[in-house]
Amino acid sequence: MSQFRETGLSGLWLIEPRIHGDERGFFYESFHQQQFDAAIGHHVEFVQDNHSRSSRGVLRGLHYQLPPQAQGKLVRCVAGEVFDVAVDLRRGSATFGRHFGIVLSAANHRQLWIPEGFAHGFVTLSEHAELLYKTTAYWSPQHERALRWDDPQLAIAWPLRDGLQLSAKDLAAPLLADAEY
Ligand SMILES: Cc1cn([C@H]2C[C@H](O)[C@@H](COP(=O)(O)OP(=O)(O)O[C@H]3O[C@@H](C)C(=O)[C@@H](O)[C@H]3O)O2)c(=O)[nH]c1=O
Repeated sequence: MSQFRETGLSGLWLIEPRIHGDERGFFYESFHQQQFDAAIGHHVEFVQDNHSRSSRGVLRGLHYQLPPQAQGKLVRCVAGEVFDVAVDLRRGSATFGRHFGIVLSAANHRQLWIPEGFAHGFVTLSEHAELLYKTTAYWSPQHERALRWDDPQLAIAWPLRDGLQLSAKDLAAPLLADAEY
């Protein structure tokens, strides 16, 4: 059974699955609806699965969707290594504007449950990395928003800052002070 660990931001969970290794390799349950719902305290329905591949220095984020298309995301890295970040954008939250960052890798099998109301992003630390994530709402370009990865107000300690590669959209993203959320 997976361990669900608190992150200091309510509703945001770090999940450490139980890995069954043997001479053939490993096996683990990457998602178990009943255990997941019980651990986070309510039922969650996922509607979309995403897979992205990035090279070293690629930074994607920080991304979120506005209600009613806000997305919860269950994120894991299945090849390579990324530094993954979730930023609390929930109005009225005691931890609004604060973030949690952690290395997710194919080797550590960690997952991050990022509920609705958070922005999400990551930087690729290995030569290549592949991320899989489930979302609770479909992609909706009209509701999609981005936040500046290097907003001083967020003060995210990205472990890689030089030679980053970002999309044009992410380069043009607003600071939190100017963002709609
Ligand atoms: C997000 C998304 C993109 N696309 C398309 C649009 C575009 O042509 C191409 C690449 O899109 P993007 O540049 O937005 O991809 P990317 O920068 O990887 O966007 C993702 O970043 C991470 C951090 C997240 O948290 C995700 O929710 C998502 O926002 O894929 C879809 O078809 N479905 C989707 O759900």
